[in-house]
Amino acid sequence: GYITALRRNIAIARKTGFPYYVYPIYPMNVIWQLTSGIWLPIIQCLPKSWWEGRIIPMLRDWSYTTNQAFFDWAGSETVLVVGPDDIVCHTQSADVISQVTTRREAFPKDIARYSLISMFGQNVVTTEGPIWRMHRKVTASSFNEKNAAHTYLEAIDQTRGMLSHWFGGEKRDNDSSETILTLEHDTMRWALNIIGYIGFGLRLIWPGQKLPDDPILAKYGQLEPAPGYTMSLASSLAGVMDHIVAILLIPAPVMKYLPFQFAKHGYTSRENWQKYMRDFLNDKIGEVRRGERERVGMDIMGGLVRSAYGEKPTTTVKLTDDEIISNAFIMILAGHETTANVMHFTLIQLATNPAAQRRLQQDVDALLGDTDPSTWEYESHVNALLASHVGAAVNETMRTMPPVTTIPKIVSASADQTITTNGVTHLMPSGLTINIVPASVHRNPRWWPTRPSEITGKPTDLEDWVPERWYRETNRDAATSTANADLDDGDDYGGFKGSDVSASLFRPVRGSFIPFSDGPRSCLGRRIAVVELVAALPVIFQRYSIELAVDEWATDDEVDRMGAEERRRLYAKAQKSARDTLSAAASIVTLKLRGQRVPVRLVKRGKERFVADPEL
Ligand code: HEM
Repeated sequence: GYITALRRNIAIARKTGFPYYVYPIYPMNVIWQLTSGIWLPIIQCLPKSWWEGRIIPMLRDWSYTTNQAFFDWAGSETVLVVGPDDIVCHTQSADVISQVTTRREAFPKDIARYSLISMFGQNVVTTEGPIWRMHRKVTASSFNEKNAAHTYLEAIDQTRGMLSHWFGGEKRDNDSSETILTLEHDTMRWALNIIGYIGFGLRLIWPGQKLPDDPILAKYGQLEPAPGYTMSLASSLAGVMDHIVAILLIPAPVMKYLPFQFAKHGYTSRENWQKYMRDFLNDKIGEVRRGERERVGMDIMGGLVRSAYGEKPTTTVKLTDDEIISNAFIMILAGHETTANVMHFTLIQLATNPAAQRRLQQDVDALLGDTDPSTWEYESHVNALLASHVGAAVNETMRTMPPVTTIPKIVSASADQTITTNGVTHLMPSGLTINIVPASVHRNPRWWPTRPSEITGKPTDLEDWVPERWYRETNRDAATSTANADLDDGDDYGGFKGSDVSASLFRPVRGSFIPFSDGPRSCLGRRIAVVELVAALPVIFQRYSIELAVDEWATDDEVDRMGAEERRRLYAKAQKSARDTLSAAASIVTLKLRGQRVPVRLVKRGKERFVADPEL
């Protein structure tokens, strides 16, 4: 069996004409994943030439942590990894990616690999074919410019909530916040509060804020468990996300009685979350039956419920209650984890790169001056912000740290397909998995203008976070790539139609910048996400700067006594530590620091201890 399976997979790989490497066990195999800690050190005792390069796909999160190494070693932008139990074609070629993402029927999503996020039922992310079109139809209509404008205002409000949380409410007059150890958590709450309100009409609050008067809204928004619950809605969702793998793998009745803290917490979180969602569904069904009008904002749950329970259902096949809840879950999940990641990492990168932070502040000052954020308007500001250093910083975070690190597709079950790259046509056998690797193509020097790194001295700066890159010339060689051809099928899949990147910034070749994927299955929320981010950053940087905290190396008094040179040396330690922490990020559903953190402080502009120094 083993040999036959391996032979069959090798034969499939050979047909493609791309280089392929054979492994005794497929790297994603559960047995390997669980025991790799034992084998890797043994393998590494063997002569380096035997394993170097080849071992990369066997490492966790290799696509993020090893940059170009695997593709460089294999000498190809598209490489197959073959085991007896699986075979995957990994690609960081913009040519291949643009063809795969735009030809939806030839290369559907590999939905078998989405079990983690279909645990509550089928939804718009995890389905394919006509069922997906139904889910997409029901969910896409609220992703319009009117709601993007609502999002802009809500993001401004929530960012103010986050700032006053950091400054401890009335202590607001301090020049500096305390050291913030909870940046990941806080940016997560920030993004959850935005999608909660804009997507679902739920007013979630920051500690110290007032609950809404409406008792139904108060139930979902409060920081304490609502009556009949043991957790708040926000903490039950956080608990589900923290234990998502265990929840998926261990049946609920078993999990309930396992004598471990994680099992208890995971089980309780799931129970609370499902109860909140069922209650919310029933509230909405009541609203729809009473014929109440749509609420402001996207009202995603209302839309889902109306499609199934309204007088005129919007689809021929009705969504089940489980599917409604699952879509609500996925919208809340997709709608906040990813955006929170980008916010979290952009703040850390700005603290780590003071010159970029100062340039962003200059742009914010030029665009918005001293005006009160409550007067800012979507229509007048959003495009200018996207074209400024604010947009460049957000793009650069999504380039270097794409929240979604792998995008799995499969060659259609009905027929073999072909793909053309570098003038060669390759056969892609039916059923073959194609793994698009955003983190790699985003750093592929063929598609991006590069310079020697000022940080590491490496020949390219593509691993570095350099927002100025977005002002560079488009790479001539890349501009002539076939990836630029018009590949769209002309069908309307709803959602935002424009580009994610401002026309006045560097325009990456199609397929080379894919934080939101591309084509019909690209992110429905991409406009909402960038709008949130470019609304939030100016609220912070108009009045504040962000600095890496240096408590690990020096006390505040010691810093006060330090001269400029000594402060620079101290800050360099914090910068190195921040960069090391970021480069060790790992992905479970999305890219995160997983237990590590980068402490920072917010300081009033003019009161900086470090980042105002032009030498930094
Ligand atoms: C920076 C933030 C975001 C990033 C990087 C991101 C990334 C992505 C990616 C890569 C996909 C394709 C996944 C795949 O093929 O498996 C996707 C799909 C999706 N995203 Fe996002 N996303 C973000 C924000 C959002 C927001 C704010 C929402 C909703 C409010 C959202 C809703 C969705 C939905 C519904 C899909 C599935 C679309 C479909 O298959 O038809 N995303 N996102």
